[in-house]
Amino acid sequence: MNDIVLDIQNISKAFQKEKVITEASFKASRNAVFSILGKSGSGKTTLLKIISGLEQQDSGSLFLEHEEISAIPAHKRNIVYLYQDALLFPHLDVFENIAFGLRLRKIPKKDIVKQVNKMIFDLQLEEHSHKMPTQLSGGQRQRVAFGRALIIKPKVLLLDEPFGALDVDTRKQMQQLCKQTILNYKITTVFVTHDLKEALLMGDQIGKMENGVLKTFINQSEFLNDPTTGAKEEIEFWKNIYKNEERF
Ligand SMILES: Nc1ncnc2c1ncn2[C@@H]1O[C@H](COP(=O)(O)OP(=O)(O)OP(=O)(O)O)[C@@H](O)[C@H]1O
Repeated sequence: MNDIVLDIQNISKAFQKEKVITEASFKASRNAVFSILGKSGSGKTTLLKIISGLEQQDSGSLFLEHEEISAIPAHKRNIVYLYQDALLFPHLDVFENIAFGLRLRKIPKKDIVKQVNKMIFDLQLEEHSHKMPTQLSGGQRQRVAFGRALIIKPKVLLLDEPFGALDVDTRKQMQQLCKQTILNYKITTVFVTHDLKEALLMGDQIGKMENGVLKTFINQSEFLNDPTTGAKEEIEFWKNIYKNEERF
């Protein structure tokens, strides 16, 4: 049976007169990644902000483990929202940035050291654990932000185009590492991207957002075979590009 952690029902939102989201609904299963694919301006970020509590919907309901959370403030939802330029604490090194949430929760020091070192190992940051944020590359900073979010084991992790600023190779490495770490730590995740391949690679479940309307699919094959997604054409396009590359 599908164990639903996050149940989004008929969420609508307008800014002044601009309707940004129209009756969006989806269900995210436990320990799975739900990808939302959509062009720039389609309303993806607004939807994540509503789920995290940074924005309020005009209508519709949000259930987290069957509890309606619309009236619960962002910091009490146990949902972490991570965006592309996730900020690290500039005065703390990598270890302390990742440890921060555990220190706030007054976890015993010995356990903090153990858990943070494991996270640093899992995210391949061992060589960098005593560096300050300004001494890190974009991909390394993104991994620290990711570790800081995961270590407190949120009920839901919201990832908003987290790899958007990275070069192609780093992006590929991060996709794999991120997917593997989410699986290992068993975190229910909503992943937003404008990149079709990334949405398919990261997502166990998938939805497509267009002009504020979210269409969801039972599985990847339903998504791929639906003529309205344009997925088949885009995959054919990439296949042809790769075929042409092989000729050179
Ligand atoms: N606080 C706000 N006030 C007014 N309009 C807003 C506000 N936030 C977002 N919008 C508008 O809502 C629409 C959707 O924006 P949103 O950031 O949700 O899109 P997106 O799909 O995440 O795009 P991108 O991938 O470019 O970030 C845009 O037209 C944007 O201008």
